[in-house]
Amino acid sequence: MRQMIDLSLYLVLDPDLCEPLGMVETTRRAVAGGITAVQLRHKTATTEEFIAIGKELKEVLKGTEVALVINDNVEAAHALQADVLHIGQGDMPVEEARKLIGPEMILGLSVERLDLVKQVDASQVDYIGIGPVFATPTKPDHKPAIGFDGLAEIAVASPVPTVAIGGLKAEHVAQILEAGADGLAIVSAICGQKDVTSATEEFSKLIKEARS
Ligand SMILES: Cc1ncc(COP(=O)(O)OP(=O)(O)O)c(N)n1
Ligand SMILES: Cc1nc(C(=O)O)sc1CCOP(=O)(O)O
Ligand SMILES: [Mg+2]
Repeated sequence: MRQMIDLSLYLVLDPDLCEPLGMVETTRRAVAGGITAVQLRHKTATTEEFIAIGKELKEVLKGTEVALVINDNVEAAHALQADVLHIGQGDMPVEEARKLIGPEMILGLSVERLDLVKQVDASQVDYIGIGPVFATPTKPDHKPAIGFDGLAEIAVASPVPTVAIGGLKAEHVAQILEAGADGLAIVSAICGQKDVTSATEEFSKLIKEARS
């Protein structure tokens, strides 16, 4: 039985946006602010680089409940014994990813359209990332934005927990949770902010308020 992670406040790292602090120090400060998961997303790193940064992130996360997610790179996820591998529709078939990571690791899958959520196999996939909710310069190759209504349609049809992504800011927290998502995945509203901890705390506070 896999141990599901808390998707509430899911930081997705970006090496450029995290400058000048860097991804490791950004994560340390975001952990202090209340993130529940952190994804190492680095579109140009080699597997060796992924593993080296992943090891540093594991040190930061030691003794916390914050889950380590590896984006795209199965080999690094395996080597790091990460909590989670996240893949997109074009990365590799879900069955292949599951075979490579084994039965224990959590597997996240990106879902951008309603027809795709109907194909999600809950015996293989543990959560879905739904987006982009809004257009975002952080991922220039993103699919068309789906808005709150598109998010709600996919979230209600999902057989597994969901995290919303794409253009999300603190002002969107209540509507994202009302739409049925279990959490928010954030890049630029935390990475590169002047005060990473307080930006994270703001999301954390609003999530708690919206759920109370
Ligand atoms: C939580 C979460 N949701 C969606 C994505 C996007 O994944 P993908 O479509 O594979 O695109 P890349 O991030 O790999 O460029 C994600 N990374 N995380
Ligand atoms: C990594 C990623 N995936 C997306 C998707 O829609 O699948 S949008 C995105 C980037 C989100 O960045 P920001 O919080 O800065 O808008
Ligand atoms: Mg991917």
